[in-house]
Amino acid sequence: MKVSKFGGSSVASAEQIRKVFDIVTSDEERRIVVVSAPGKRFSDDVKTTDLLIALAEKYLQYGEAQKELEAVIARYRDIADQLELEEDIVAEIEEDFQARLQLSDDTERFLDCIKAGGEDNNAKLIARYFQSCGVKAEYVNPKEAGLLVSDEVGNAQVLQESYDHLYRLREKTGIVIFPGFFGYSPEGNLVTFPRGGSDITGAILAAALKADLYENFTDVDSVYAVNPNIVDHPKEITELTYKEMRELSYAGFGVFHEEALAPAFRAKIPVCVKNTNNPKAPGTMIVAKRRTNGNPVVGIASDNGFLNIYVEKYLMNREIGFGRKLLQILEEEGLSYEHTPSGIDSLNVILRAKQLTEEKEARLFDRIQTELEPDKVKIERNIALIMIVGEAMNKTIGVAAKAVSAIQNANVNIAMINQGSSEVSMMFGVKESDVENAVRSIYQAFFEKAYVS
Ligand SMILES: Nc1ncnc2c1ncn2[C@@H]1O[C@H](COP(=O)(O)OP(=O)(O)O)[C@@H](O)[C@H]1O
Ligand SMILES: N[C@@H](CC(=O)OP(=O)(O)O)C(=O)O
Repeated sequence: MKVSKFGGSSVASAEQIRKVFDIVTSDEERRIVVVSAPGKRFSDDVKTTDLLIALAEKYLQYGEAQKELEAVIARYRDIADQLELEEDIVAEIEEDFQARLQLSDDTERFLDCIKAGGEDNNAKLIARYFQSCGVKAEYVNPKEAGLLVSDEVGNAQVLQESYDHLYRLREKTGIVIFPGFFGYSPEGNLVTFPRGGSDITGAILAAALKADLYENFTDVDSVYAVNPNIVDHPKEITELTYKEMRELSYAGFGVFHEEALAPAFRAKIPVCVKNTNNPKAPGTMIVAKRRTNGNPVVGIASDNGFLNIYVEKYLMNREIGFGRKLLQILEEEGLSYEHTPSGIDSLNVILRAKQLTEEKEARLFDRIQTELEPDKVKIERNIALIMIVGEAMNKTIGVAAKAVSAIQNANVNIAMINQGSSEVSMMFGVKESDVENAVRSIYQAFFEKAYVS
């Protein structure tokens, strides 16, 4: 059995949904289909999830958002018309969103409820299309199926008991069309995964159902060695390990959600990233072990939006508990950190910048000054991280030197270097304005010139 997830771009229009139908029905192993909300049809288009966020925000502010609601319904109407579905499906979808809008009293949960409507209604619509083509298919709601998650609004995590519940989906005789992106807390509240979280739903179902393969259909032929929006026609990756993919996803490979790796990895389900627009292409396999091809680096990822807290104090190395006290301040301020590279007398803490409002930044700065009495504190924003990833890197001499010299060739200053303790990755901090040049140069060094270790 295969679990097949189709991302937003694969279900963005009637034309795309027809392709999904052909792919699913061409292989009888494809029995569980996870779908996203309609995504972008062209590069400047707006994803339905973003339309829904705008709808929820406007409704909360003004108590009405007719124009925004109409923009959402228009996406479904357009698809339903072109798939020649009966008009009642659009009325049903509109009614569903109207009902969701009535739940605005609980402002915290409201956004999750509206966002989830994107995938939920698309799953209903796609199930209807499969049925209209004479195929046995049914929409299954995550509550009915027992997809239980933690009650963290917009940031849910699957609960262990879900796996036993979801296994029962195996008993279904037709094709299951399952909405991605959300589950329910044990108390019955709807909670969404982080953005891009339909990948997580697919991985959970693949693990729970002990699938032979988890297929993740998107709009590119494979995972590439670098973001194709930075380098034209980058090298395709045919195979990579769960560990490598997790590091790359974490550091900016938007093609597959980093939190989708754990369920697949633990249940040892191989993952295949494939193209809905070119299903014959073999795609990229994500597996536990892979053959090495001589290049220690499998991919280069990068992401903007970090900040660096730099703290310097002479003889810091002698002061027991300095690091703990600094991290405790962050904990008390509700901040999570990503990395902590350090020197003898200095410590850097890298955070996702969006967590730190100006007010929080000022308070944090004050607390570090008064509680730790450092010689210097600096908070640098607009930091980008570049991650070079490959399981064979730790056995290869000269990878760091090669990367550093590539960054130097691009005339980019390195703000910080960190070798991941897993030794699968190496990270460089640079200014956001320099990141693309640095990435291009590193890509050239490892993928365009023959690799000499
Ligand atoms: N290294 C990479 N390899 C492939 N695609 C990447 C990579 N980095 C970023 N992407 C982007 O990820 C996109 C696919 O992910 P996403 O937009 O989430 O798709 P979907 O609509 O299927 O959920 C691609 O169109 C590509 O622009
Ligand atoms: N629709 C949600 C969840 C998701 O996974 O979407 P996509 O498959 O388009 O990345 C989002 O935009 O975040």
